[in-house]
Amino acid sequence: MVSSSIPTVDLSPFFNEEGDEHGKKEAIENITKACSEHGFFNIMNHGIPTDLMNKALQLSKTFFQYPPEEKLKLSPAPGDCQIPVGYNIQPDHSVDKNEYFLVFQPGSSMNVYPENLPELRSVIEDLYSRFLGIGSLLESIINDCLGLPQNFLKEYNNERAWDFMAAFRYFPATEKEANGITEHEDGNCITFVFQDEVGGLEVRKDGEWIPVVPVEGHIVVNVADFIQVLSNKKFKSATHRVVRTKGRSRYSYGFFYNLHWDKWVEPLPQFTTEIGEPPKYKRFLVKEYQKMRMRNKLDPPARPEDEIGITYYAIDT
Ligand SMILES: O=C(O)CCC(=O)C(=O)O
Ligand SMILES: [Fe+2]
Repeated sequence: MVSSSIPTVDLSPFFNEEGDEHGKKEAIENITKACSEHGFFNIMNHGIPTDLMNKALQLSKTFFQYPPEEKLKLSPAPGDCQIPVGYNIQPDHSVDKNEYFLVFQPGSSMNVYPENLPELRSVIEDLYSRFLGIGSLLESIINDCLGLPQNFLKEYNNERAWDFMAAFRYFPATEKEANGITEHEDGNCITFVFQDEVGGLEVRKDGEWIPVVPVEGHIVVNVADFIQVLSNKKFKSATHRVVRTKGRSRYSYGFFYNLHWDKWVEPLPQFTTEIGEPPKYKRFLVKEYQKMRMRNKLDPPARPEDEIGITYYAIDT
């Protein structure tokens, strides 16, 4: 039987000042299972106020309703830099049908914000700092789920400059066409998404598409490529997509907890030499991978299957 959504994990034990070791252990077990089976789970009681998330969705609606020429003022100049910061709309020939607004950490010189909507900036900056907290918490939980030495991931992933957050708007489906984001895996460490009530996010598990049913206040978490590589595929960077709904735009936000571009990534000895398993990936530099992925987005190949993903570094075993 196909389950109707992804598992949900209660994070309240990690915020309990009295200490709730039993609750933490249970959450760690649930997350370990979710990361190996679905690669996706919802978190509740994560400490980010629902009002703030709703406010961010509301403000992004206001922004995306601006006329195209207003939004395009916040687009990166063509050829200027290959980083799609600010406002971006998928090129006409892309199979993806969405527009998005991307920022790096507050204070980054790359960021641009609409001057006539100052609240968007303050709300995004507030959310961003909260997502940094949740990112670091989930990273430490995943560190424990994988049985790595204490603080291993924290010390390895010690530079926050390449995390980013994006507001998305998916256009309503047409009679002929409903693809919002074509199936893909995320090219970072851990992704966090909150979405409005429209739905459309789907995760592939055992060949079936499972809908990620929106629940107010929940945040969707998914393991992305770098965790899959480090764990030599013990944890899964699941394939997912967004399918558009007829008659309504869908709004969501994603926060992408990443690695610094100068880091090297390869399967850790704990999941290879120490247990007699061959590595499933070659060693690679984050920068090289990110540049290829960015090219996928800015100048999409004619055939979506030609987009470069983590299998580019896979070792045939
Ligand atoms: O909008 C969403 O729900 C997910 C977006 C997504 O998969 C991505 O940006 O990588
Ligand atoms: Fe994604």
